[in-house]
Amino acid sequence: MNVIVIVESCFGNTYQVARAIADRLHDAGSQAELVDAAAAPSLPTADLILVGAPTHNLGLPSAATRAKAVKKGAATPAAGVREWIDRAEPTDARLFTFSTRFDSSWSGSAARAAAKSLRRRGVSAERGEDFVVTGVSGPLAPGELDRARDWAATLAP
Ligand SMILES: Cc1cc2nc3c(=O)[nH]c(=O)nc-3n(C[C@H](O)[C@H](O)[C@H](O)COP(=O)(O)O)c2cc1C
Repeated sequence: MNVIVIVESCFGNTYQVARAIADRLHDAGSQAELVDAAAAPSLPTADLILVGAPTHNLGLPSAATRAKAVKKGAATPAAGVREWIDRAEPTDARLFTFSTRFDSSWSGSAARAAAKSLRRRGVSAERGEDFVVTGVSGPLAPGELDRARDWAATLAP
């Protein structure tokens, strides 16, 4: 199976999750490529597309929230998943979103926002998992990388 994992990350936590997912899929025999959202193709050649972003202001990062992240010490790209979705083309591939966020009832979810925006564009997408960070710059909560690997195993059994 050909898999592309498209990721945006300000402090590296979502990237770590994406890396764990890609490695697990690779171990299961898939061709798994990890690409930054800013450089991702609009129509990836893949059987499975996974799209991950950090949750900002309850949803997907924007230019304004990325600028806030930079003020908190992030090395942040100029474009990310929101901009990729703006140019994403409908695909026959299965597509799942994922995110990182706080473990709180008010957190919102970039995974939920991304799936909704994709569907609004006519790209079929399913909301995948949210992975928990314990602070704005991380780290991930204990066990979250294992949970990411376990989730990946369900996507390409
Ligand atoms: C500007 C800004 C807004 C944020 N808003 C939220 C939020 O609404 N809900 C939430 O759970 N986390 C929020 N966070 C925390 C992020 O989810 C956290 O920084 C992210 O998961 C870390 O992932 P990364 O290392 O890939 O950037 C926010 C962080 C920043 C910088």
